[in-house]
Amino acid sequence: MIEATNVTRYFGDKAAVAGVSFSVGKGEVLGFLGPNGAGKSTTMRMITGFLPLSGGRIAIGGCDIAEKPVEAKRLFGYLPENAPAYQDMSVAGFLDFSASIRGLSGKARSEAIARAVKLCHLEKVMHQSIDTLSKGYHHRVCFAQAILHDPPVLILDEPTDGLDPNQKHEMRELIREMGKSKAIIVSTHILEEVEAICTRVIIIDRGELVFNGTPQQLKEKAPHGDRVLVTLLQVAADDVRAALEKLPQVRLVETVKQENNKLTLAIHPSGRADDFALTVKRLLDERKWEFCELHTQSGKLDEVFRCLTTSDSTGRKEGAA
Ligand SMILES: Nc1ncnc2c1ncn2[C@@H]1O[C@H](COP(=O)(O)OP(=O)(O)OP(=O)(O)O)[C@@H](O)[C@H]1O
Repeated sequence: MIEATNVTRYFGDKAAVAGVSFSVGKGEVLGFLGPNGAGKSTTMRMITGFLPLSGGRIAIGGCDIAEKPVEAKRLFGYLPENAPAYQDMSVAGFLDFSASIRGLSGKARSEAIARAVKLCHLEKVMHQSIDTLSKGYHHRVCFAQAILHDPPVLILDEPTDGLDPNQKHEMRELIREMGKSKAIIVSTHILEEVEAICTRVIIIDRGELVFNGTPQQLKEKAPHGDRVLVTLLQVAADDVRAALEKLPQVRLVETVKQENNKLTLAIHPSGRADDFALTVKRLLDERKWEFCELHTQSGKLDEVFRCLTTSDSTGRKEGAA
């Protein structure tokens, strides 16, 4: 549904986005990540047709955003960062106005509003003026506005920014649910959000694509990867380490801590290690080595993010007014 090919944008002689290509299909929620100044907003603004491309092509549902902007814009709903809404309007009035701009009238308009209100749980605040809403409700009103015309594509810029944990949870549920039947791009800084809602993730750094894969593939790139941590009591450290190192799946055994007759080891398997903790436990049981803790620790997304991205942008928008 979204096809970005070699997308490039220069500001002066500086490439803010340099030859980025990716696609998003129906049923996918694509997490769009990158450090400050990496080029996320610039890319989002090009996808939504607010900023012309210096090079490359963006097509939404087959419509080129530069050649057929009206057709392409009909196919997506956009929730910008700090989404604006008319503050002095009531929620009902704002949604009615937004639906009319989308060209909806009569029964189609009332049905579209009812559907968006239901999905975003806005029933209670329909007659409240927008400037009196909590941030969470304000966000939901803007989200409802973005889905009024039931577009097959959603573009969401930091959709949970500033929401409290309950509101975040609700918004993520909504995105996950919609992701089953739509193509969604979510730009976010929050790595736990990627695990919670995204089926795929791309990372850009200094305008270039540095990762495109599933959240699991991203985690597998963590410098530590999955590992088993075990704390043993009153054991001879060298014997335990030697026995563990002989296990066929073991790549590395590290001593994390050794004090007061307690020894904590990190055991790194080679490749994926679904039953690896069980293999380690069997060995400890066989040797009758007592332990008080044994658990698997997954690779951490933030570790991979730090490894893949190196931007030290000041966030200054050079040349900007
Ligand atoms: N209008 C502009 N004029 C000049 N440079 C710009 C303009 N807009 C963005 N830039 C530059 O392009 C680069 C990418 O900026 P962009 O806002 O796309 O990053 P971002 O990944 O969205 O960052 P953040 O997470 O901080 O919002 C930055 O170096 C920025 O200074």
